[in-house]
Amino acid sequence: MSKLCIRGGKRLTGDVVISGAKNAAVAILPAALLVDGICEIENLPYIKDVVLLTEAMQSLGAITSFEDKHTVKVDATTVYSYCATEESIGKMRASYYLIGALLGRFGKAEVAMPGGCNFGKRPIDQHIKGFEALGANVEVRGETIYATAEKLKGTHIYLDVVSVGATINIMLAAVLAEGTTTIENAAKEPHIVDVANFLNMMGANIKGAGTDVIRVKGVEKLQGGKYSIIPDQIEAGTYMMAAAITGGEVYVRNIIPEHMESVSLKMREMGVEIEEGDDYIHVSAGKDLIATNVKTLPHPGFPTDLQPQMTVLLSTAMGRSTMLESVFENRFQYVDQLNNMGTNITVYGNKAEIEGVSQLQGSEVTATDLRAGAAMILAGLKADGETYINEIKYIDRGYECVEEKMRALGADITRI
Ligand SMILES: CC(=O)N[C@H]1[C@@H](OP(=O)(O)OP(=O)(O)OC[C@H]2O[C@@H](n3ccc(=O)[nH]c3=O)[C@H](O)[C@@H]2O)O[C@H](CO)[C@@H](O)[C@@H]1O
Ligand SMILES: C=C(OP(=O)(O)O)C(=O)O
Repeated sequence: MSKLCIRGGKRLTGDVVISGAKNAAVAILPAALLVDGICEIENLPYIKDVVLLTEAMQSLGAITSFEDKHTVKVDATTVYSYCATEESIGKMRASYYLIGALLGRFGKAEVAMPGGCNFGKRPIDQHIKGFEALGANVEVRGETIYATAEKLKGTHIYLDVVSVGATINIMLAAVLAEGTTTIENAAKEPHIVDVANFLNMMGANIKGAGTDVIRVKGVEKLQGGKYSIIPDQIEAGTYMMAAAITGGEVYVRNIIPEHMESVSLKMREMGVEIEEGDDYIHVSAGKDLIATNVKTLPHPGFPTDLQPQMTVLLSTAMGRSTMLESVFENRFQYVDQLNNMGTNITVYGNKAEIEGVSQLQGSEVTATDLRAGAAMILAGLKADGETYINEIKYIDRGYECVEEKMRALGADITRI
């Protein structure tokens, strides 16, 4: 079993190039199953979730050929199966997009219940509500979701919770449906817009993505084309915080600075200098960090996927900070591991109170999920001595070449 070994205390400096967005890639790949032609998808992040998903698409009959590790051609004309029930696909969250895509394409889908990071209950009732409103019959038996529809018909859907997955899944099922589908209280994350742009490029008619009302006018068919995925907002935020926690100075490149607005504002409040360019952010942190309060929210609020990393950063700011997790019911499972490294975090339900400490100590910790693993890397970079992180399979789900990128900035980090 591999682990990461970090010898802390190095100040990060230099440039880091951000990969394509995980949460856009894992939706755009299944979306390509709706296309009667070949899609060339560029700026794909080379991460475990993408590898798993392309394997699942191959087993459905799609031909996926990698031009290089960031560019794939997906030929979905050869897809013959609507069953994706393997255990491996059920381990990832984004497997739920296979339901919307296969239902849209064949009027039928059998897909393993989605897994993903464990933050307590992660229901898919809003996805099911959307498919049913479009005319599908959906049943969950054991660990499999079965969806069938004679014909999908456009409709009006109000989401009871703002859900990234349900918004995208309903868009996928609606693009080839008859008539217009309106999704109200839709999620507004940059990856929602990216998936809509991808589908529109292939001939769909989606308006309003990025606002809370999305209208999808069904079209008869989609054709192939070329598309480049947006940069990963969460990977970018992680490196911004890595620079700050080490008192470093880093150019975070190949990003869309507007996507980082909530993160940049909070880091500025903490006394970090943030300068934005067209496609980069320069982070400079030399002074003591200032405590502040953060609440996670759907976009454009502070992203929950940066909550653990921000909690570590706040742990090194003088004074008392709070972190309120308002998206997931249980996303503080990593805190005991961090407290073993010297942080002083107390969790009350979905709120963490963070007393700043002046130093962290290296320790052996275990990643409890993807972003918790990233938070442990940040803690290790700051800590005195050696930190060993176990269960790095979670980190590999969503960070491309994390140790190479960190090493290029001067971190002492190795995979052993
Ligand atoms: C693959 C992917 O893109 N994962 C992201 C996606 O997850 P995911 O799509 O699972 O997250 P959602 O936006 O759907 O979840 C938001 C909240 O709504 C609840 N909910 C969701 C659906 C539903 O049918 N019923 C329901 O109650 C969830 O339990 C959660 O409390 O968005 C999250 C919020 O930005 C991110 O943390 C994940 O990285
Ligand atoms: C929660 C995450 O991923 P997933 O929804 O795929 O588990 C994440 O990317 O932080």
